[in-house]
Amino acid sequence: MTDSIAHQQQLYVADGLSDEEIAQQADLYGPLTDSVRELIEIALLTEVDDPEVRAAMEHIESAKQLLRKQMIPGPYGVRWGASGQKRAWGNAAAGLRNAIAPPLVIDCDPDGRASTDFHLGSAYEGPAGLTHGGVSALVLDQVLGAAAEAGGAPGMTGTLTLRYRRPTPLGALHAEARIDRLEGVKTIVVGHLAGPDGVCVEAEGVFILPRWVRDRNSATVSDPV
Ligand SMILES: CCCCC/C=C\C/C=C\C/C=C\C/C=C\CCCC(=O)SCCNC(=O)CCNC(=O)[C@H](O)C(C)(C)COP(=O)(O)OP(=O)(O)OC[C@H]1O[C@@H](n2cnc3c(N)ncnc32)[C@H](O)[C@@H]1OP(=O)(O)O
Repeated sequence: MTDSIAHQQQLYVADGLSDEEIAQQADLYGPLTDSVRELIEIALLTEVDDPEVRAAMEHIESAKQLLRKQMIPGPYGVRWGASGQKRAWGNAAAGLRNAIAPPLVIDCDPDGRASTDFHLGSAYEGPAGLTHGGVSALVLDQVLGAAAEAGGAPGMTGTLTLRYRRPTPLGALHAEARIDRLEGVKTIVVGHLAGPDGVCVEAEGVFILPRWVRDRNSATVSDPV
């Protein structure tokens, strides 16, 4: 096994937290993340002058010092609590603790569907006033991956194919995906990202459970008890 695979495995952790403990953490760190997300937008758009900018930077520096006192070594990884509740709180698209994430709150259906209504502010701009194409890819990767997982056929993204049909505005958006078919170890998922005027980006993704997970799963099934 390579070091890289061993490192990935260590970041999938069953930490046994109760649902109550998870809710407490979400109540504590969720608003912190929201506040930092707001700060990103304000820092991008503010037009205050030198003294206010310097004063604000001092406040931010104090906040950084407070928060830095106790930290996980990072990255956050993916964790499961005692009831099986999954926390991918560091996820760049949907992580509850990641201020870079829009964040996406994705509704999943066990028949292999996923959808989300979300909002992209000024921090996600690419072309003037429009969503950055890489951000659209981020969103679609996540929503297509969630559909694969919801349908019981999860995987890492092997290939993601996008067609940008019309410019994607900033603001209120919708994305959805469904499993199209299974081909051996590959899950093929299709979906799109839409704005108020209709579909902006179409996507097809091939999701593959990595070989190390497949090997582990088949070993578990065939191991003598
Ligand atoms: C407690 C443990 C839990 C473990 C969970 C593990 C994984 C996570 C699983 C699910 C995640 C759930 C939700 C995800 C949510 C959001 C989505 C975000 C997704 C991402 O942000 S993810 C980051 C970007 N992603 C990568 O960083 C991938 C890097 N890459 C690799 O990790 C490998 O490359 C991999 C795994 C892709 C394949 O590796 P492998 O060794 O399993 O592949 P192998 O050779 O066995 O091929 C088997 C069959 O796939 C075909 N095939 C191979 N590669 C292909 C490709 N690229 N495209 C199309 N088809 C491909 C072959 O042609 C063959 O096809 P055929 O069977 O028809 O011959």
